Amino acid sequence: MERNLEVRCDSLLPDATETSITKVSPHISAGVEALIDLIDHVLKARSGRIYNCHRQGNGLSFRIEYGGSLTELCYALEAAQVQTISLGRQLRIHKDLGTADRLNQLYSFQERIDSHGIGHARLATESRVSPDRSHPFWAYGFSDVDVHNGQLTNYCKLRRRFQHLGYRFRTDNDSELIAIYCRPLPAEGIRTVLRLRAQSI
Ligand SMILES: NC(=O)CC[C@H](N)C(=O)O
Repeated sequence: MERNLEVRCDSLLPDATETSITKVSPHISAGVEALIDLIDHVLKARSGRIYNCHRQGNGLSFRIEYGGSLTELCYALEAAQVQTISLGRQLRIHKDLGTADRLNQLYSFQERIDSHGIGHARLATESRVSPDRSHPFWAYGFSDVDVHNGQLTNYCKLRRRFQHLGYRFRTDNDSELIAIYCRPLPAEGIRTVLRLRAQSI
């Protein structure tokens, strides 16, 4: 099954803020190659493969063939210090820091031929400003993502409860909890979110 995979790996791909993406330094090329090899290795071990790949801002964007568990693939990448930004058939997520103009330069959004695009600028309340703490959030392997305005005041309590149930959190941002919370109850959709809202007040 064909899927899109967007990843970041800060140890192999340094932030493009300092180095113009037009003049690719040998360091960045080596990082790109190493990251492609790593993902190729992880996929092949699970009967998957890479169709194509290109640099997208501070990350890499892949078209892959993979029919296994999405959660399992994300965990395997995480173990190799690779952060999965999105993995799916239609949705692509990009997370980064900067103004709309700078991100457009980095990711060439204007050149995209997609049906819809949504941008979100975060005003941080709960955790520090970094690409991985940007919205939207999603739980590995689940098909919906969440964007949230507000503050979950009982975040720590709910987070501990979910961790006891075996769920893994990737950040310390309260909004990630919504993605994890909705995950086991996809059919309930909005009702689940309303219940969460009621509990947070
Ligand atoms: N501005 C907001 O609504 C913040 C949302 C969320 N608490 C965050 O810190 O990302």
